[in-house]
Amino acid sequence: MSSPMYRIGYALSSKDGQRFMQNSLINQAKQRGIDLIEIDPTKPLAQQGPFDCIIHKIYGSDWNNQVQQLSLHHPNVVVIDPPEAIDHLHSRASMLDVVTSLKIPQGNQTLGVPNQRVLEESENLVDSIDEIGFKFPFIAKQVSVDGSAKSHEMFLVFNENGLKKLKLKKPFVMQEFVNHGGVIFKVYVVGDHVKCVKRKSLPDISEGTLNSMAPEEGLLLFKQISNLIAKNDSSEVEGYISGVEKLVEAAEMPPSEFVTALANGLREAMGLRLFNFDLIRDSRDGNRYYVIDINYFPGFAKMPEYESVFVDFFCDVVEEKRRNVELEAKENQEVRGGEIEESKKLV
Ligand SMILES: Nc1ncnc2c1ncn2[C@@H]1O[C@H](COP(=O)(O)OP(=O)(O)OP(=O)(O)O)[C@@H](O)[C@H]1O
Ligand SMILES: O=P(O)(O)O[C@H]1[C@H](O)[C@H](O)[C@H](OP(=O)(O)O)[C@@H](OP(=O)(O)O)[C@@H]1O
Ligand SMILES: [Mg+2]
Ligand SMILES: [Mg+2]
Repeated sequence: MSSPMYRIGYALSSKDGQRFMQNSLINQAKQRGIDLIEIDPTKPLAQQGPFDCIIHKIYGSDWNNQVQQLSLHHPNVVVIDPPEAIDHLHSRASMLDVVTSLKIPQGNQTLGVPNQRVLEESENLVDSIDEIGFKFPFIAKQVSVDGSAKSHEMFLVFNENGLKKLKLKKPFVMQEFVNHGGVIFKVYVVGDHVKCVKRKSLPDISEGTLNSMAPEEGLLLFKQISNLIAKNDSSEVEGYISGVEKLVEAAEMPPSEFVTALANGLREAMGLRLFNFDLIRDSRDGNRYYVIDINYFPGFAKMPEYESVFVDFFCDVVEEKRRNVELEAKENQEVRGGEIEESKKLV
């Protein structure tokens, strides 16, 4: 007799669904008794299912409400992850707060986040730059993380001329640029599984570069450097980060105990099981690390062996659920047993 098929629903945008729901994943899951079932986020969630568990990455309060209603009426459906926990990552103003409050066992490594300030708009920034006390260069990132290409567009501001050219009307984060050797460490977290990979990043910016920069070069628009595909990204940015590949290849990975402790700390503190974070190493101090970005449900399909990682994760989730249901039944039985004993005494 074949083992029970567990039903795991997934609600993803068409872009994310095409990238993540590959046949390799669907087939490997089926072999382990897991049925991956597409949820249509445009239709009432309550009318779809039943599910043992759902995974999801849909932006917006309507979807969040539907998931919260599902949890209320079907507490046995495991929701990965609770919308209210995911929402913390939808604002760069608060995204990194969790890092500063982490207590992780550190060897020689120290951990921080870059100095940053949230600003409503970029008007008259030149006058207040001294008061803000930031030193150039810095990166201007829009506060809202909403899955749009626009939310990944950001500006490297090299000098006051660049600041004058910065025209941002919506709230943005001004984050100090930390020289980090042109490499970021992207750490994928899937439940208890942690996988660190190296990716291209912005090259270091020396004082000499800053001082010799022509005024018209004060501002650089870029996006998703770590995902840069040379053939279809701006030649200016490609030109700016050319040669970084060698740095990526040569870069030493951070200590795996440190990365794992940091990943576990973030998973517990955020109450999230599907995310990645960008870790950079200070060029001036090889033991000083910064978390600069945390993404909910990122491009997991790029992670090596993502199929087996996710199938193991799904099996862990349904096994955990099975154990909880068993435990609850046992507890209910004991309560009923106790009540029967009590009623006998009354006879
Ligand atoms: N404070 C910083 N110091 C140095 N480099 C930075 C800093 N912040 C961002 N960067 C560079 O800019 C890139 C994009 O920044 P960030 O990761 O915040 O943007 P994102 O659009 O959220 O990226 P992702 O595709 O990872 O979601 C980083 O990968 C890194 O190369
Ligand atoms: O919903 P968004 O656009 O935020 O999701 C992005 C995510 O922010 C990261 O940019 C992912 O890249 P990695 O961190 O390198 O995995 C993107 O993955 P992709 O493979 O789809 O480009 C997410 O879309
Ligand atoms: Mg990033
Ligand atoms: Mg991001």
